[in-house]
Amino acid sequence: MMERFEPIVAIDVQDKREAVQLFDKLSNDTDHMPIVKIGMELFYAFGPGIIKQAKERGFKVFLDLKSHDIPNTVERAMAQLGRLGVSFVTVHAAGGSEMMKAGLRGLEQGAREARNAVPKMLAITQLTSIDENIMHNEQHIPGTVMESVQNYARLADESGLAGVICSAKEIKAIREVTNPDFLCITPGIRLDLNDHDDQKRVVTPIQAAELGSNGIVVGRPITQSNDPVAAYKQIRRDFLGGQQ
Ligand SMILES: O=c1ccn([C@@H]2O[C@H](COP(=O)(O)O)[C@@H](O)[C@H]2O)c(=O)[nH]1
Repeated sequence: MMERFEPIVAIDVQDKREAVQLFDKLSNDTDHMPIVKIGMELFYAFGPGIIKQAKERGFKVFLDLKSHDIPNTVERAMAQLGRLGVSFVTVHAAGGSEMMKAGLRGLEQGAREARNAVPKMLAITQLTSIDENIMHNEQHIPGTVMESVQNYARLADESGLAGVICSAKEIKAIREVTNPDFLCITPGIRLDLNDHDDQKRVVTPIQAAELGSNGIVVGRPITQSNDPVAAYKQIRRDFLGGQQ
């Protein structure tokens, strides 16, 4: 059966107190704990300490730093991340297969040295804030977004990564070219598709489930809601349905 994760809540806030309040609400008031995503905003400000605070409350941590550099640098950076005891890390597939393989080597080495489980490494394909207009006119990549995402997913799979970050709209095309266990983790989730902020390729949690997403990443629809716990519960119900 297809692996499906608890919703991943992007804790994209500037203030440590606000982050910790969200951790507390999401751990105390829910029967099913989400995975929490710590991104550049929180990690650059508060470093590994913020991961510790999440883990102390029992959360699995998705560390989304989207590494993209020369292979040697990414390998050494990933060795550091492997020591943190997180469950997921991210790199940009645009860095190429040599970079992704080096990153994986570093991650495995760091995790082994710290006696941690090896985090799942996921590759960003085309950010969900990119559409064909940006891809053609700014990145100068021809073809469709679907083709570009499919190409990056194939490359990530061939490089040994656990999966990719994509829009749920591209999952069918990705499954045609990747191994059966390859993960498609999908941000760009909105309850109201007319209210999509800077995201370009959006779907609802119900659509993400129907399209075969292994896990949804949701930020503002939860963190900027008047009632983040109620928003989380509805999104979880929509995505996982009867699944426990
Ligand atoms: O292609 C990508 C890759 C990562 N993200 C991240 O997901 C969340 C989405 O936040 P929303 O507030 O729900 O839009 C955010 O942390 C991004 O960094 C993405 O959106 N798209």
